Order: sequence, then C-alpha cells, then structure tokens
Amino acid sequence: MNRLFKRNYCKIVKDNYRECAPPKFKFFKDTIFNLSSGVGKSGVAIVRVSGPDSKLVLKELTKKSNIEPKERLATLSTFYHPKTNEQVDKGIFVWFPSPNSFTGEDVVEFHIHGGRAVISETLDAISSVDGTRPSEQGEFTRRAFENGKMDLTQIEGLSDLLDASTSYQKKIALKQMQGSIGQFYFSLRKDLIRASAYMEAFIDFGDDAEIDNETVEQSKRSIIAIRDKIQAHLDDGRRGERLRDGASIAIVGPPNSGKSSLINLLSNRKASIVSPIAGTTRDIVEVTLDIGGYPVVIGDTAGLRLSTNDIIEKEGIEMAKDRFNQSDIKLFLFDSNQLFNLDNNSNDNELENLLNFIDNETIIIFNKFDLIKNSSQDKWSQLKSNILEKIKTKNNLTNVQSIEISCNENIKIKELISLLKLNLSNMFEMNDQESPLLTRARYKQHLTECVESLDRYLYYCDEDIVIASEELRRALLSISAITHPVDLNDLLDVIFRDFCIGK
Ligand SMILES: Nc1nc2c(ncn2[C@@H]2O[C@H](COP(=O)(O)OP(=O)(O)OP(=O)(O)O)[C@@H](O)[C@H]2O)c(=O)[nH]1
Repeated sequence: MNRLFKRNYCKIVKDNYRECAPPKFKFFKDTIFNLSSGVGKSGVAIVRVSGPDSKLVLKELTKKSNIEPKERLATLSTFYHPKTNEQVDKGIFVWFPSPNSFTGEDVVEFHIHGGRAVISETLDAISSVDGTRPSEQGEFTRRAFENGKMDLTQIEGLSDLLDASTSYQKKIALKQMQGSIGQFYFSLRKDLIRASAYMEAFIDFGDDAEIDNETVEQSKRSIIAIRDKIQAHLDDGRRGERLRDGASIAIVGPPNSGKSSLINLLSNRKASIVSPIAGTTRDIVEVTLDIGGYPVVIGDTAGLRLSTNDIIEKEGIEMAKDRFNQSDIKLFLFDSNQLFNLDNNSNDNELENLLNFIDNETIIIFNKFDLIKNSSQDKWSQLKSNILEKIKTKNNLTNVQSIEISCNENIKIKELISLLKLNLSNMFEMNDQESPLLTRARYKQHLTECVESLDRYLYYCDEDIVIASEELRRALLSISAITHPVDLNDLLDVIFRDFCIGK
C-alpha cells in the first residue's frame, strides 16, 4: 500500500468518525425546573433546576447573593420566597456546575420536605426568578441528550429503568442506561468505518493504490465477520421481546385437573373460576406476574378433551391449543388421582391424545397429589415412571421435567416455582460473551437494514466497487441511526412522551 493511499485512508476514517460523532454542547436560554421525585405526600421531595440561571435561583432562594456553593456536596440551608421573603422550608441543596451534571448544564437540586404545600411554594418561589419556567415532559433528559451526555440507547435504557417492574428488567435497563448496548453498536460502527474508508480510498486511487489481493480479501473477510456478528445479535431467540412483554406460559391439561386453581395460587388472587364442573374455563385467562425477577404472562386455558359437543367449549379448546403452541413454557396439568384410577387395560383415547402435546418446553405437573394415599405411593411411582417413559418414546424426547403438587393442600408449590425460575433463567440469562439484548424494535429495524446493505456490498464487491462502497456507507448510516439518528424530532417526541415531567 503506498503512503498517499494510507494518508487518504486515514483522512476518510477521521471524516467518518466526525460525521457520526455525538452532538456538541448546546446552549439553552431557559432555565427549567420541576419536581423530580414522585407526586404526592412524601418524607423528602426533590426539585431540580437546570439551565444558565440555576445559580441565580440558588442565590434568590437562599438570600445569599454572593454564595459560592460547594460542588456536588449537600448543604443545609433555609429557603425563602424571593418575592414575599417568607421562609418556604429548611432543607438541603446540591450544586452541580456544568458540565458535570445530568443535563450537562448548571443544575441545582433542592431536597425539601415532601408535603404538598412545601412543594408548591418551592415551585412558586423558583418560578418567580426571571428566566425560569416549568420543564416539559422529559425535558431534562432531552437536554442531557442534546448536550451529548447520553446517546439515544442510554435514554431508552433510562426510560426502561423507570418502567421496569421486575428485577431482571431493571438489570438489563440499568446496563443499557450505562451504555452497554450503545458501546456494542459503537464498536460495530468503528469496524465498519475502517472497512468503508478502505473501499473509498481504493476507489479514489484505483490501480495507483498498489494494493495486493490479500489486503482486499482481508477487508472482505472482516466485513463478513461484522455482518455475521450483527446477524447473531439479531437472532436473539426473542429474548429482547420477552424482556418487554414477559415470557409466555400456558397452563393446559384435561378439564378439572386444577388449572384455574394453579393460576390463582401463583397469582395470589382469584383470577380464574375454580369449580368441580368440568369445562368451566372457556376463554384464556391471563395474569402478568414476576417469577423470580423475570416478567411472565401466564394463561389459564380451557380443559383439553375430545368428547365434547359444546360449540363454545370446542372453540375454547382450539384457543388453548394455539396458546400452548405459542408459549415459551408449557405447564401440562394432570389429575394424579384420575390417572391412578384409570383402568390399566383401557385404551384411553383421551390420554393418548393428551400425551401427544408434550414437548421439550413442557413441565408435566401431577396435581391433586394429596389424593394419592401413602399406602399407594409405590404403585403411583411405578405408574408415573411408566407414563414419563411412554411420553419420551412417543414424542422422541430426551428428557421430561415433571413434579407432583397439590394446589388445595399447597404441596410442593415452592418447588414448582423454583423449577419455573430455573427454566426462566435458562431462557433469559446469557453469558457476558454474548452480545447485549436487542431491547427495541427500532434497533432491529436499523440492524436488519445494515445486514441487507452488507449483503449487497458482498454481492457487488467483486463486480462494481463504486456500488459496493455505497452499500457500505448505507450500512454505516443504519448503525449510526441507532445511537444518533439523522431525523431526530419525531423519534424524540415518541421517546419523551413516556417520560415524567421532572425527568
Ligand atoms: N383434592 C384436590 N382437589 C383439587 C386440587 N386442585 C384443584 N382441585 C379441585 O378440582 C376441581 C377443579 O379445579 P379447577 O381449578 O377448576 O380445574 P380446571 O382444570 O381449571 O377445570 P376446567 O376449567 O374445567 O378445565 C375443583 O373442585 C378444585 O377445588 C388439588 O390439589 N387437590
């Protein structure tokens, strides 16, 4: 490679980095303020002020015109209303001078008593200072973004953190807010910039570049590796989707086996009707739960049986089958007592039919275990292992998970929950070597576009280097759009719509 080519290559890399660089610090005229802690009566409330007049607000509220606040240290002070001079509260303020604050601007936080009157008087006192106004929804975070303190994926992580209802959702959101996913996309972008700069330099210099074939092949190989890495990230086995919507669990089984009793027990409330009448549940009853920190949606379904002429029940059974097929984990409930009392010689069509459903994602639950007498335990164990063996052979399974429980007597419910947790953790958790979770449909769309461009690049690279290099540029733009989209406004409006006023 000659020296001129190398210089050109480096320049293109630099230009591209600059093109994708985060926004520069922006100057906002208004100083915004609002309550950043929760609404309603509380022990302590936090009012946040951000913007060029933050220090003026502090001076006015503390009545100390030459105050030189200590940076990021809590200071006890009395606060006054600048217009009436009446005391508003006694509390703490913390001063965060620019750029070391959440928004990147000068920020002051007032930690005051959380009573309604204190909060409203404090807000009123701040609003009486010239140049201030109440913040709009998500405006603090928007300033943080526009001042380059956070990229878009971090903001989305913050939004997910505020919405997280289970500890696993919280864990992933926290990682994303701290930049895990942004860094991953950034390193992909960096690799692509190098590759595309190489192509551009090659176009500019053509044959003068004196590039050997091996260098060209090496560049192609690295682009294939990037493409495969993105594809593997896209094929995340729906983990990101499950994180947002919850893993889907179906409770299925014959009528009267105790499905509704189980959903009620797991959700700790009467979500579904329990009755001795077979075929009570017709519709799917869904409950959203947190099991061991993982979000799940459990559905109780109509009892599966062949012998019914009831049209509504038949419809319910079809819905149950669909729900079963679409679920991540299937809990298949049997009434152990009913199985125990089945005539050994009878060719039970119903049972044979039910056994066909069981697959690798199924946990077989033998409910009503309280009805199996102590004296019959040995016989039951034999019967159970026969059934499990039969299922394995019939459905070609290497292993079947099973547990005996009693909903009515609360036998082994804790063990069942542990088994569920284990299955959920296998489904959700990943080791650190793997790429981060694909948490948004937006990322998926940009990454798919990127892979498509890279595929087109690979198609054209030996035929037409100009088209190929254009495809590389497109791939680069698709990746950049995840953290720093070109067309921002609509997207930001959607993202910040879900933020609270003081965030
Ligand atoms: N002895 C005993 N009875 C149970 C147990 N679990 C449920 N039952 C009873 O079995 C009957 C049926 O329970 P459900 O929970 O309504 O059963 P289901 O599977 O939802 O019934 P369908 O809606 O008809 O499909 C009720 O009378 C329950 O009290 C158990 O562990 N032991």
